[in-house]
Amino acid sequence: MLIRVEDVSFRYSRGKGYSLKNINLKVRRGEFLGILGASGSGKSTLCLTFNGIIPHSIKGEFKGNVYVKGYNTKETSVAKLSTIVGLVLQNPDSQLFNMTVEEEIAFGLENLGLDTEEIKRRIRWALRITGLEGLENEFPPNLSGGQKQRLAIASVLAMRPEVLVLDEPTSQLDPLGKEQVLSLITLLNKEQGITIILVEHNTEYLLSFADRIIVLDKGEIILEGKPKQVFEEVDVLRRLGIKIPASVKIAHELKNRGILKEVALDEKELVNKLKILTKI
Ligand SMILES: Nc1ncnc2c1ncn2[C@@H]1O[C@H](COP(=O)(O)OP(=O)(O)OP(=O)(O)O)[C@@H](O)[C@H]1O
Repeated sequence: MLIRVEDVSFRYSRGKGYSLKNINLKVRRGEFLGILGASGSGKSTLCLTFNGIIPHSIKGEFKGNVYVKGYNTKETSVAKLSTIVGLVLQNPDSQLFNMTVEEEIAFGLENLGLDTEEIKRRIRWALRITGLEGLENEFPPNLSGGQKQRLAIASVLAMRPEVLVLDEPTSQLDPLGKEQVLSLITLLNKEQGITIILVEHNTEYLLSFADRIIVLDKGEIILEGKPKQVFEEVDVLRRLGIKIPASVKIAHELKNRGILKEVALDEKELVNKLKILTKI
């Protein structure tokens, strides 16, 4: 097990109550875990426990344990944990500080004690995998939103983490930027085998690509399972204001009208069921 969260509760120093309550969670190597929940449900707080920012840099009352590859995060530095767990935040502008794309990617590597050849290799790899080749000398603020977020991902990837935790990485991007970043995340998981933990409001995407989804409500995990199982709980998701994918809505409507016997949850399955039904 790559990450184990055991009975974790957390209250910010200035928090009114607990932002996380008795969280238990295991993340397998290579898994793609989606996190859903209404605003304020604790998604970002949970993400910050995976690389030790909570409890090391953000103080509060922390109970329970998080283990990353067996390291207890309470006893391991954020610097060490960051070589295993890479964190990408919502706003790419807050993560880019350097004068060129290449310097941005090199920045985190310089403290790892790597030789120059290895640094160059990693930079080339990160540029290629994120589709930023040719932009090495660009000034990061001049990039498009999608390119900036891919650069933020490239600089984290260059550290060669085993897990990438992404907290709403597409929420500030235009439709093209969103698509570029989501395709990159799929590629990193399916082709590079990187474990992904993703907070994302695009439920269609999670339904297609996540292996498992957890839903947070007021700091607690209230639903957990394969995407299909989680999206069966339409009423719970609606109550939390979580967007129901179109295929799920259509399938439920067809079931309510007696046209389908059971709900099909993704588009492919829905189309197949309708094909059989209409004998197309
Ligand atoms: N620095 C802080 N100090 C005190 N309370 C905080 C702090 N950061 C977050 N909280 C509180 O913790 C709870 C969980 O917040 P968190 O940001 O983790 O939720 P979220 O699900 O990520 O929300 P969003 O989707 O809006 O980002 C909220 O009640 C929030 O007000």
